[in-house]
Amino acid sequence: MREVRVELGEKSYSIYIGYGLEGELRSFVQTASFSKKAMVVTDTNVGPLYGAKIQTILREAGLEAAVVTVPAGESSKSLAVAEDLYTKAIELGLDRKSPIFALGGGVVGDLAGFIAATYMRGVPFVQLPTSLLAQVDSSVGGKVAVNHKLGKNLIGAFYQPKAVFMDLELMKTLPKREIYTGLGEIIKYGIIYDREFFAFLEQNQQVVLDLEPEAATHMIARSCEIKAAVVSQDEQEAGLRRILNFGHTMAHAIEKETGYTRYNHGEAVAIGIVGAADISCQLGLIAPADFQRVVQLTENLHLPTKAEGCTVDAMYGDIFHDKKTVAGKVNWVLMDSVGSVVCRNDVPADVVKKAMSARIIQ
Ligand SMILES: NC(=O)c1ccc[n+]([C@@H]2O[C@H](COP(=O)([O-])OP(=O)(O)OC[C@H]3O[C@@H](n4cnc5c(N)ncnc54)[C@H](O)[C@@H]3O)[C@@H](O)[C@H]2O)c1
Ligand SMILES: O=C(O)C(=O)C[C@@H](O)[C@H](O)[C@H](O)COP(=O)(O)O
Ligand SMILES: [Zn+2]
Repeated sequence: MREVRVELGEKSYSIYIGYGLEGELRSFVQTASFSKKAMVVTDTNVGPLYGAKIQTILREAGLEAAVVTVPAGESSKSLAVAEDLYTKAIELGLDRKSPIFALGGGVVGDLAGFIAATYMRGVPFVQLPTSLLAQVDSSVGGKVAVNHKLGKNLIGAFYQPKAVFMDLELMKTLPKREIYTGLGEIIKYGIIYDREFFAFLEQNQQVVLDLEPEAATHMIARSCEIKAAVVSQDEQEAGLRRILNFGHTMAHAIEKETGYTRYNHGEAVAIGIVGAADISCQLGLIAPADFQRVVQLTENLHLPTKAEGCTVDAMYGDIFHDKKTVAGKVNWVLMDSVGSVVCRNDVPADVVKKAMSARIIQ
């Protein structure tokens, strides 16, 4: 079992990474000062697989936990579904010390975290991430949100979990496409922070795609270490944390333009990563050979590099709703080598549009 710490003073917490974490979860709950009643939020795919097992572990640890299921998919990250969960929490009699557990992928994590942050102005929150993407990214760092019809994650908060339990056993039921999706965010960490990690992904493609235990443990732990290091320095994205948003300016536009259904988040991020690398190359920040490395790794990890169903004009309009856009200027996170990024808010429109055009299937 590996443990990674997110250091945030009184809000610090541990991420536990390993195969089979029932004992760790039980001991954590037994020593936490929670009320007896709890809610486990899950989705229609994960609930039937793992809901009863988690409920049993929590019961053994002294909690009376109700499992509440939302429809699987991005559409559950909405104020309408959030309202149903508030109703459920009230009906269950949850109080200020009642923990909310997120058992699922990033959709469930972002949604349940948003409920935990706002129900009674904040109740304890525990992440039990079950997708690769949720284990390497969304369950760590405290960004919780729902979507608005005008844009992704526009209603949310920074609200840290009390602990994160990443059981790699759960990856065994994850569809292949969701493994590739998680790899979209994993490539990001190599590009923004760690060129050796990027090279590891290049050199170990098959064991990476197969989630072979040693490779999977390394990928998940290294991703969490990088995310924890960034978040510990800049919890609320005043500066440094923007690097975790590499590739997301175009990704969020693609998700919105395709109705949040055509592409998974990690697939849209993969396309956005290639787009941001293209802008970096056009501006002379990286060499064409580095741009090619990014394209090649993305393709080799079975991720898309172009989107269908989008237009340059619509995508260009969307980027002005990006949370990194301030006073009408888009803060682009761009590469200046493999392993390091810079922020630029003066990228000419023609450069952006050229990069967008290259990412669209006409
Ligand atoms: N808060 C953050 O920092 C952050 C970071 C990255 C992404 N996100 C958000 O996360 C969401 C994407 O997360 P995701 O890719 O996990 O999507 P998801 O939650 O929709 O999960 C993907 C699919 O896999 C299924 N699934 C999950 N675990 C499974 C398992 N163990 N076995 C079988 N099926 C399983 C789910 O039911 C779903 O159908 C997006 O909304 C994105 O915006 C948030
Ligand atoms: O943790 C962060 O910070 C991130 O930006 C991680 C992203 O992978 C994630 O998709 C996040 O939800 C995007 O946040 P947003 O602020 O751009 O909505
Ligand atoms: Zn993301």
